[in-house]
Amino acid sequence: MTRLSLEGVSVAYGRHRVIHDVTIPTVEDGQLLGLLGPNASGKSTLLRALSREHPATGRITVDGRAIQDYGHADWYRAVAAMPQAPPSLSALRPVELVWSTARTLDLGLSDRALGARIDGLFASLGLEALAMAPLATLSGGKRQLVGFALAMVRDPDVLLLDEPTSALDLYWRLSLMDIVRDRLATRGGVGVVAVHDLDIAARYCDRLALIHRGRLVAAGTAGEVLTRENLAAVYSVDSEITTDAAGRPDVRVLRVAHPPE
Ligand SMILES: Nc1ncnc2c1ncn2[C@@H]1O[C@H](COP(=O)(O)OP(=O)(O)OP(=O)(O)O)[C@@H](O)[C@H]1O
Repeated sequence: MTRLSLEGVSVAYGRHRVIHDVTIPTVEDGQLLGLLGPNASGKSTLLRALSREHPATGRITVDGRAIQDYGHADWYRAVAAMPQAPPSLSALRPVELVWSTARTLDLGLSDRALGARIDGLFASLGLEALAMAPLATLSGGKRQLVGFALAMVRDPDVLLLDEPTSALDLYWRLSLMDIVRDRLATRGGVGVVAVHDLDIAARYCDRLALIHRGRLVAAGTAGEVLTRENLAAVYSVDSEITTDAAGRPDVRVLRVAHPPE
């Protein structure tokens, strides 16, 4: 059982503080937390703090243990992050990149087990035919799927995804989120995903945290966070919110009120 909690977290780049004292209710095993907020609100920065890529103050714990107390090997076995940028153009082929990443991290798998895991991932992401194509020849969306495979191959307890569907078509956007949800439901662990798409957020995330200028505006269920007032305050839009058949909020933006400050 994995749990993730953040209490009083602040993050700065040099002297410029961009995350201010953020506390988010504990993300319980099997749950996916969505980070929402305008451009430059601090979603990627918070994910970098969660992945230990950038230092933070306050307290971030995985299973009750402060993240800085994890040893290097334990940490990289427990947590995998998919950054916003897809793997950069390289002479490697997708399958080589995923193999070499997995081997570098020493996941404790035999070649056979690792091969089966990679084959399964590539099949679920529709990448089999591209597995041996030079990465540089792949489309942006396909490279984003390879980036997702790089995080998933580690089978982490904590999966951190920074706008994982931004380059994907409708089919793969939903399929990738289905894979994340299914995995959390069957294997357990927790996920945190930065998203701009409110429909994806409402449909797939168990909890949402809305961030504006580095501060938490609201955290809770989609119904609690996606309110007309919150969307007006954060995104400067007038919206109409109804509830769909599954009880989730359905946001229809009526107009942009004024440019976000
Ligand atoms: N490496 C860095 N050095 C200095 N400032 C940074 C760095 N990375 C991000 N920032 C600043 O931190 C703030 C938050 O940026 P961040 O990328 O976390 O926002 P975001 O919510 O992920 O945005 P977007 O939705 O546009 O991806 C911005 O003001 C940004 O300019």
